[in-house]
Amino acid sequence: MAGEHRLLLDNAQQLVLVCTKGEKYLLQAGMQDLAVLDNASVVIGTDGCVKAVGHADVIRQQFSEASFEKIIDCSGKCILPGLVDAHTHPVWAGDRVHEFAMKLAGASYMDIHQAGGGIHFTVEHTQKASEEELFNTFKHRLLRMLRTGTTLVECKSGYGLNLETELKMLRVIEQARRLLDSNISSTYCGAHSVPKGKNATEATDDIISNHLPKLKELNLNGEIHVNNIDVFCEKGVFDLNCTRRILQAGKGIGLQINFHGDELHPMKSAELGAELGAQAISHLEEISDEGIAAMASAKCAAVLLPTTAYMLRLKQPQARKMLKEGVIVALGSDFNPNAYCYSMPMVMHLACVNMKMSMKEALAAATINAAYALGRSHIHGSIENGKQGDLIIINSSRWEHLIYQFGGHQELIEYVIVKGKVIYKNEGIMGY
Ligand SMILES: N=CN[C@@H](CCC(=O)O)C(=O)O
Ligand SMILES: [Zn+2]
Repeated sequence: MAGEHRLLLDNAQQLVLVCTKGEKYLLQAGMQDLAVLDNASVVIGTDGCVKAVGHADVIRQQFSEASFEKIIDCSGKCILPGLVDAHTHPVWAGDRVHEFAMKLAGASYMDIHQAGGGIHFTVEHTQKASEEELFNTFKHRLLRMLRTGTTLVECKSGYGLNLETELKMLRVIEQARRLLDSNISSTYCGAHSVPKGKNATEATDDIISNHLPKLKELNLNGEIHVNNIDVFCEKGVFDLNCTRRILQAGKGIGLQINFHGDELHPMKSAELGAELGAQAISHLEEISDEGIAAMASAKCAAVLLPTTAYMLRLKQPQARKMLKEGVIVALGSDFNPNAYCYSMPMVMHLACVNMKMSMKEALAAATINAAYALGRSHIHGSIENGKQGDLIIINSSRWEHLIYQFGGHQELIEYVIVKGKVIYKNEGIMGY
């Protein structure tokens, strides 16, 4: 094939496609049967999309007349799709390292929250911070995520609670969407906590009457691009009725439902999400059997967050039962001041060890299924013709090392590529 192309990744030891038939998600059987090619190459076109994948000799022959802006010799290395982080809270100010010490000394998440710390602490600092300060710290966090292989990330507001600060956070997310290479799915999470001076019903009324109409206006005129609506559905935060009202109103202005449910207490959030047509529900440590069945039949993704259960010493979400019963299982880092981890390789490792997922299941959950949770699996989450050319190259001859080497991704990930452009190259230690 003649012509100019952006990138040739030549002769990888393993090329992990994840899927090959345009699947929008993988269930348990598909996850266990992940598509991997040996001695394979990928071509990315000048539009940033995948033009061809296949065995290295076939691609060489097919593109013998072609020219490439860049060629990377991937001999002895593995290529994987860019990782997808389906749940983060990355825009905030204020340091909560002291709360980690409190938790280690025995305080629970809700003890700290009810004493005015936790989300309240971050809200206070985020309300005071300038848009520029928030953008600069957010940018730094996104770049660190890119270096760990995350090329598509869900980013929530939710440390503003009042309209002014929620919009400030959403503008910061929008600025990053326009200026940086990370692909972003933006989530309005104004119902992350009940603001001081209001009860949950008053906060719900305010969101429905004031926040959502403004969001609709700004989305329509293109000032911001918000994709999802989120609520922290939890005992002592927003109950099932308030959650239902907010999510329905969000859906009414065209947002995908993607919310926090059944984390610390069984709330029947899963049943509610399935009923409302939610795209995804996160956490689910306390999901009921009925909730699992409802999510499976509604094709509502379960975004499991191994860092939270680990940090807060919660019971682990029932990943195995969900997989067995046909739920679409995805993963997220839950990066936030409570769970300070933005590394999806570490998240996958925790999912394998603590939630008993296999490495193939964990990778599918952190690629195609996480992309599905964000409604983006037609563009992201696998290496297939026509999809965006977002990939990582690791310096190992077996892809599983990305999960197996706990914390080793810093050295293993050699390249991160977005739309066929090298965004990060690990140059190693100076002089070696
Ligand atoms: N559970 C609610 N929200 C976050 C925690 C946010 C915070 O503590 O700042 C979570 O997903 O874990
Ligand atoms: Zn969260």
